[in-house]
Formats: sequence, C-alpha cells, structure tokens
Amino acid sequence: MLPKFSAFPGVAGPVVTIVLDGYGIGRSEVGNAIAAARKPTLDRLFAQYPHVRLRAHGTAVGMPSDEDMGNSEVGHNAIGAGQVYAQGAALVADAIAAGSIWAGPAWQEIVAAAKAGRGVLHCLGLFSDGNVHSHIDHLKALVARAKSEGVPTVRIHVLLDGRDVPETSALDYVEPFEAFLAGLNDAGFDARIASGGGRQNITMDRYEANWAMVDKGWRVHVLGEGPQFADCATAVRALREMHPGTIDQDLPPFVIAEAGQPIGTVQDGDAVVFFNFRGDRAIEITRAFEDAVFDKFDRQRHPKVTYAGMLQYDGDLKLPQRFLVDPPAIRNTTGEWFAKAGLAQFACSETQKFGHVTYFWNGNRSSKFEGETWQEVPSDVVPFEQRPWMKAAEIADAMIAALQSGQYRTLRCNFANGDMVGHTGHFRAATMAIEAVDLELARVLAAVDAAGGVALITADHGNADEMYEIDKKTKQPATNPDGSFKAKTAHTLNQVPLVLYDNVSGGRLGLRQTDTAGLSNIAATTANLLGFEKHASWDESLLTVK
Ligand SMILES: O=C(O)[C@@H](CO)OP(=O)(O)O
Ligand SMILES: [Mn+2]
Ligand SMILES: [Mn+2]
Repeated sequence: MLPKFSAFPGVAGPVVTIVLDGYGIGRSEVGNAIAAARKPTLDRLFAQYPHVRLRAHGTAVGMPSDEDMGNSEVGHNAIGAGQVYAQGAALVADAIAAGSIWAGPAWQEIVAAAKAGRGVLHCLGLFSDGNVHSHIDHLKALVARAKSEGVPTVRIHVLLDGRDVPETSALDYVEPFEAFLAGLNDAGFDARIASGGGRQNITMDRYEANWAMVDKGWRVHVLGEGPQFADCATAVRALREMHPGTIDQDLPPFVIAEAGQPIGTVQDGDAVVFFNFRGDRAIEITRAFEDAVFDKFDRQRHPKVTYAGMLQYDGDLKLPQRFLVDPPAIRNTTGEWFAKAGLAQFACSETQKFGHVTYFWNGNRSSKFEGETWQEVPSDVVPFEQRPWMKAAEIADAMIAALQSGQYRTLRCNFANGDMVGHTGHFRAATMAIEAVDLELARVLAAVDAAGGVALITADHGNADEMYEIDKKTKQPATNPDGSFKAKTAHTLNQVPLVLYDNVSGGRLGLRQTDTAGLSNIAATTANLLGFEKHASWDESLLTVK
C-alpha cells in the first residue's frame, strides 16, 4: 500500500488529470496556433493558478537524446508510471549497437525462415528518422545484416512519414536509401523497395479507428494490388503530381512492378519484420498477419509467414508472438498502485487517443486494473482539419457525467485536438482546435468545482505551438515555391505546462518548479493530492503544502 501523506490529508473531492495532447509552450508567437487562439479558460488558468513548466522530450521521457521530440507513447508512459524508462527508440538502437538483436532467437528464426523458403525477407514500417515509431537506421541495419547472414532477397515496404519529419521530405529518405541498397546489391543479393504509401492513408491505423487503412496496406504490401510504378522515387513524384497539395503522410498506396508483375508480394514461407518499435499503430497490421481467424477485412490470401515485430507491441495479448527486442518492462504504474489503494479510477478519450490514457498510461498494458472504468468516445473518420473540434464536447460530457456520479476518486482524460489537428499542418484549424478544447475545459473545470475536486492540466508534448517549419539560417518561417509558409506537422521539443486548478485548499497547495521537472513528476504530485506518499520508484512530487 502507498503510505499516507503526512503533509496533507488529500483533497476531499476527486483528483482529475487533463492531458491537452500536443499543447507545448512555444518559444515564439510566429506560427504558434496556441498563442493565436482565443482561449479565455487557459488564459485564466495561467493568470490565476499555480503552474510550472515540464520537460516532455528527449532523455526526460526515455528517448535516446535531447534532440528527440516527445510523443504520446513516451509521454503517457511517463505520466502514468511516474518513472522514465529507456524507450523503444533507445532499446533498439542499443540492441543493434551491442549486436544482441542478432543473437536472439527471433532474428535467427527470421533468417532461417527466409533461407528455408523462397529466400525472401520483407521489412515493413515507417520510413523516416522521426524516432517516434521507427528509425530508418534500424531498417538499414536489418537489411545489411540479412545480407551478411545469407538471405538472398529483401523486399521493403515503406510507409511515407511527413508527420514526424517535414511534410514533403519523403524523397530525402527514399533517394539515399536507394543508394544504400545499390551499394549492397550484387549477384547474390537483391534488396528493393516493393510497395508503399502515406502512413495516414495505409497500414498504420490505431485503436481500430479505421481498419480500411490496414486493408489498403495489405493489398499493396501482401497482394501486390495497386497502381504500379518502376521505383519508389518515381511513384512519389507521380503521386504528388496526381494529387497536388497532398503531403507525404496522406499519399495513396503504390506497388513497384516489373513487366506488370509486382516485385514484392508476400508468399507462403516468407519472413516478415515489422520494424516499428511503437505499438499503437503496429497492432492492427500485426493482427492481420498473425490472427488465424480474422474478420476486420477480407485478406483474400493469408500467407503462412514467419513474422516478427521490432518489439512486442502488447504484452497482455502477446502481439506479436515473435519480436526482436524486449519492450521496456514498465512496472509500478499509478494505475496499479491507485488500484491497490482501493481507488476507483476513470479514464476517457476519443478513439484516436483512447489507448493513450489507458494502454500507454498503464505501462503498455491492455487490460484494466481493479476499479478502473474506461470510456471511449468514437472519433470521426475525416481529415481532422475539417472538424478541428473533434470529440472535445463529448469527452467533456463523459468527464462531467463521471464527476457527477461521485463514483471516482481520480479521473483522467485526453483532449486530442492540439495534436491531431496540429499534425495536419493547417494553422487556422489548429487555432480552432485549441479554442474547442478551451471551451470544453471550462465545462469540465466547473464540474470539478461542483464535486469539490482539483485538476492538473498538462500536455504530453508540443505540436500546435509550432505550425511552421523555421528556416535554420534565417530563423524565419521556411517558404514553399509559391511563397506560402511551409507547414510543420511534427511534434515540438518545447516544454509543456502543468497547472494546478485548486479552489478547495484555500491557497495551501502550490507547485514548485525544479530544474529537472518533467512529465514523470506528475504521478507523485497526483498521489499527494490524493493524500498518499508516492511509490518509492516514482519521481518526486512537485506539490507544495503551506
Ligand atoms: O500520430 C502519431 O502516431 C504520433 C506521431 O507519429 O503522434 P502521437 O505520439 O501524439 O500519438
Ligand atoms: Mn500526443
Ligand atoms: Mn502526435
């Protein structure tokens, strides 16, 4: 059991954590959709309530370096677990550097299967150096190692990014990678890109928001059905011309073919590695490969392959069964310890972020702890710049009902807008996204007051705080050939706020800023507000008590 907190008995009402996904503290007003938004609720919070700044990127959330932006997985892991673990990006890089990845049974089975079958290894995943879901260096290591272990043929299926990296940067990855492959290819080795498409168009759906994306991916990667091109760079150029204004993440699928024949269909006996390390967008395609019985779409063919994930994406469901690197073993989460303390917990978001406040929050665990209630609001399946309000109102409704029920000691939710609309690169839509969140936040906070509770308002990383790419030399927004500003779709390296909304302690409670304050300090802060000492493994609380 968590010991009682000696300095404070805990607030009488509920303790609520509200994550404003993608809400960073911008360094400049230029391109800052948050600064441009009309947001009276948030302005009032910063003017009147205790608040500090938290680190939400780099080593503060377990990324390899402080050049790495934060993301929802590592952010929600840190918030929910109160600790920083070396995350997938770092674990895979380390396993490659140490060579341990090649010594494990999973890689050896992949190589053995490829050699025993037609000699084909397929590598499928997100094709960039964004380091949120994957890193191209990991892919290059897989291909080079496959060659050195005698696999004759590698077929690479690329999901174009433009979401963790500049929005039209695909060729900056494709062209050097083709040169890398040309350097490896010889009489006994043939590695080529075989299919692809934008990551928001095919394959990388998450939380079952839109299985049709995975169906589309399956058709090009596995069945080889789709518009044919001679090579990947030609495909990217042609698709851009056919769909003007479409950024990489949204490009339609394509197949690379020779004399009308796709060069990389997946067949019985092949080996397949899905090289993303992050789980949310890897689970559905993994199920399409692994599930014997499957009704999400018509696979047409279900080739018998030896399949491995870069990591295991879901430890409860054992997905996938074979994986190259062990995932971080996240233990002693707040979900677990608040459950052990007998607290009823409520978690809510819309589909796009539902797993963030449940699965990531609980340390990549897909089942509930005792006393947890989860509520999912189905997300729209539309380009989010067209509906920037998303499901903010419905999430607020759910939170208000849960607060009014009086059933929950602690509640958490995630408003997806700042992030999901931020990723579209549409500045005006992003300001509207923040305005929608601001409106709904006011309603939730009124319900917190009515319940005699307190709220912590924070974010998992930045996004809407920087909507333009900044030219490194001029420090001004970079421009497109037509003079418009180049949109920035990725997360930012900025800090995020932590506000203590407290109308119940009579000013006894505050927050302290420390040099190292980060997302992993929220767990202990929440525990103290609930009247408990933190778990020994959690980072320090930021709560001050007068
Ligand atoms: O959309 C996603 O998958 C990532 C960006 O790659 O965003 P987030 O980490 O906020 O979920
Ligand atoms: Mn996020
Ligand atoms: Mn995001």
